[in-house]
Amino acid sequence: MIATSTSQPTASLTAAPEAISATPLSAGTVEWYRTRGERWLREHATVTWERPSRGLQVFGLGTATRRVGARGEGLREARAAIEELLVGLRESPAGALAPMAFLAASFDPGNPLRDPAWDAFGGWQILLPAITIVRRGHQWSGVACAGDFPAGLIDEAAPLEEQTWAHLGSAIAEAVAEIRAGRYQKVVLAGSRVIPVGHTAPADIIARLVAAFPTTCIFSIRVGGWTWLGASPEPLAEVQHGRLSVVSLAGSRRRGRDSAEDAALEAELLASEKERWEHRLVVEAIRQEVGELAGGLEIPGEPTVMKLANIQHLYTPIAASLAPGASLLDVVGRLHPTPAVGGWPRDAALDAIRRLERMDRGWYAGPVGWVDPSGNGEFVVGLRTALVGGGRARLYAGAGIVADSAPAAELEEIETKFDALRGVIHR
Ligand SMILES: C=C(O[C@H]1C=CC=C(C(=O)O)[C@@H]1O)C(=O)O
Repeated sequence: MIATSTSQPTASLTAAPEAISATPLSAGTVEWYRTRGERWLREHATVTWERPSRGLQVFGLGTATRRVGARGEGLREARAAIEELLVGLRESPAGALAPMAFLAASFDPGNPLRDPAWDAFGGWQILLPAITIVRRGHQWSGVACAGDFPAGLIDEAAPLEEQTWAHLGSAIAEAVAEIRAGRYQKVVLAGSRVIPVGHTAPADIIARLVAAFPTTCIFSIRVGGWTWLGASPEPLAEVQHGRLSVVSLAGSRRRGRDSAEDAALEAELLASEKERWEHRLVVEAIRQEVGELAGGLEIPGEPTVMKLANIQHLYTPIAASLAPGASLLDVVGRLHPTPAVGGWPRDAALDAIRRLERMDRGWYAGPVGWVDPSGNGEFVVGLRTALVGGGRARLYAGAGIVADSAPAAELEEIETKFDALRGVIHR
């Protein structure tokens, strides 16, 4: 059961930031960090961000600035704080690594339920590492940031409680009835499970996620003795030199036990009207929200299939040119939560999640990513994640519910999604 938090919520900090200087690291210093090795870097990092299929690894060490938002705050407040931070962050000299400011925020700051397990993380955080080491292919570079920006107070989180999800099947059935009665069209309902992690360190879980899910974005954020980590298959928005990429990912089948069964499941996924509808709602929401911030939207007419080790999803990549004056954070602010994690229409779906799910998602399904002072950056949806601490991990996963959903099949799909983390923790 969810307990009410007894510890003081961490307050948003309001002091004006000082300018932060970013200094490229010398080749010798970068080499020193490189030779520590991946395991050491993951173990010592406060934040990691890895895209194995792009040959990208980012290790943020130490903290130049960390701002923590109160529970009950979310992306809106985090945006204001990161924009303020970026103003004070001078751009790096041409060719040098730009400092990357990381941001993660809760899924739904309006949900009155408060799970104490998320207290240490707050409603949102912004993190500028003291030292950032980046590998792109064979090239390593680094940047150091020093500033005088007050750090947030971080409470220790409460131990992870078992959460009951026995009600999830009936919640799904209720959602189906509400959808059939015309109250909304889609809602994503999620559950969580706590499993022991034994002596497996977060750095080892990250390494296993990198090996098992190389096409995803593997990230981690450490707060005290707690690590939130995951392997998200779902990019939320990315901007590189004014070019915007967004993805619709919704509609799922497990992977087959052999190639014939896998192909049959893929064909079933592509042919399913129910899965296509679940997916189309996400594409249409993106068209609507992003259309005002970007021009020349390129949206393929048909979804393809993204295959991960344990599951396959309907997938539509969308590209556009960011309108002058619009930013990545504008796009993230408009898109979150997409119907892939919330539902449609958005407000009715959020209301249904609060009523039926009866869980504090914390940062699960929230936006997580980074921006640099020139406006480049990327955000993913905080999916296939776990909160790890005190020898246990709480895993989160959900499924899109539409009029034709069968509760048993949706519960099975959620179990398959838990397998992403469960599989690498208990191998
Ligand atoms: C909500 C989750 O997945 C979303 C992303 C892909 C497919 C989904 C689905 O088919 O329901 C979900 O929309 C989760 O992983 O917890």
